[in-house]
Amino acid sequence: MVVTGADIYGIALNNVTFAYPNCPPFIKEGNLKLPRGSRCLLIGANGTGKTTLLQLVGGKYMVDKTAISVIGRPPFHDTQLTCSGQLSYLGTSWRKDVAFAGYGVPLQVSVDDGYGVPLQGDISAGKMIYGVEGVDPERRTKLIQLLDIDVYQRLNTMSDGQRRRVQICMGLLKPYEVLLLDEITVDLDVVARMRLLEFFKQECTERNATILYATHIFDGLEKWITHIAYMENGQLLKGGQIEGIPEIAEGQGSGQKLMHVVETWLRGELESRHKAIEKRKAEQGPASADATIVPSRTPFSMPSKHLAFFR
Ligand SMILES: Nc1ncnc2c1ncn2[C@@H]1O[C@H](COP(=O)(O)OP(=O)(O)OP(=O)(O)O)[C@@H](O)[C@H]1O
Repeated sequence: MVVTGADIYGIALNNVTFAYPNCPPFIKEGNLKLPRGSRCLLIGANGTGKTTLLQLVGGKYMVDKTAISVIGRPPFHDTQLTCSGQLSYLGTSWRKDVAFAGYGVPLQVSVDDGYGVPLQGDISAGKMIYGVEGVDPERRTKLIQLLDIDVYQRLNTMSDGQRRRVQICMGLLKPYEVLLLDEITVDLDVVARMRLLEFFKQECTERNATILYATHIFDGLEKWITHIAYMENGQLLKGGQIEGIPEIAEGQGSGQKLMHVVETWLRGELESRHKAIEKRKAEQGPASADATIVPSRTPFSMPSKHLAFFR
């Protein structure tokens, strides 16, 4: 069959299986098809694999060439996808987001790798943003205004939310075709969040961009999403187009429906997880049985000048 541009999905997962080094397979038989222009909410309990899945789609880890396709191309093998900005990943880790797209950004700036300090170099927001080459000036101005960024302010004087706005701006400068979002709106105030969601919606309807968005905050998303994907323990268990999920579709517009449905799914998972723990307890005995006793260390073992904080 000849595959034409129109047949290519924004994101397609085809039986994706993935294991972290020295661990058993975690992502199992992941299947998902998101047509271009769709906005998919990726949900699931903490630790269920949302970030892992987004990173796989973002090309961070190697999987079989045919397992994941982003606009018809394998994200790990086709590095042009990210270098060109066609695939953009915005998560809590700065290093990947900024270095990722091959942006000409001064990387002597301290960037967060998910474990270190967040972006906070002595450099202005404008220098970072205008340092990115090959950007449409109109798009850049629009984003700076949308995110209300003071381009003269230095990053090391910014609040978390202000720095987050700069990060988001950087990630959106190039007109991506697929955008992966991992909880990026947590630090934003409600107005900034709503404006951003509206911008994303426009990008999908006008440019046919595809968005996969992992979040625990559902506020304002009821009418925003076109698809939903629910993960449980590394597996994509439920989801699809919203119209095909009556319990959500019927309530679209009523505000709380999405939240209620997701809560029901999560509670169901919680119950089965508790049962599994009880089963393991019965088989292996209480967890305390093989606990290693660690000598206690209190905060008060620190130098006395810091003790004042604890009094
Ligand atoms: N580098 C790694 N090596 C081994 N296991 C990992 C690694 N990174 C994550 N994990 C494990 O993979 C599982 C899924 O983590 P992940 O961050 O994808 O979950 P999540 O659904 O995004 O969680 P949350 O909602 O809390 O952000 C967790 O059990 C985590 O401990």
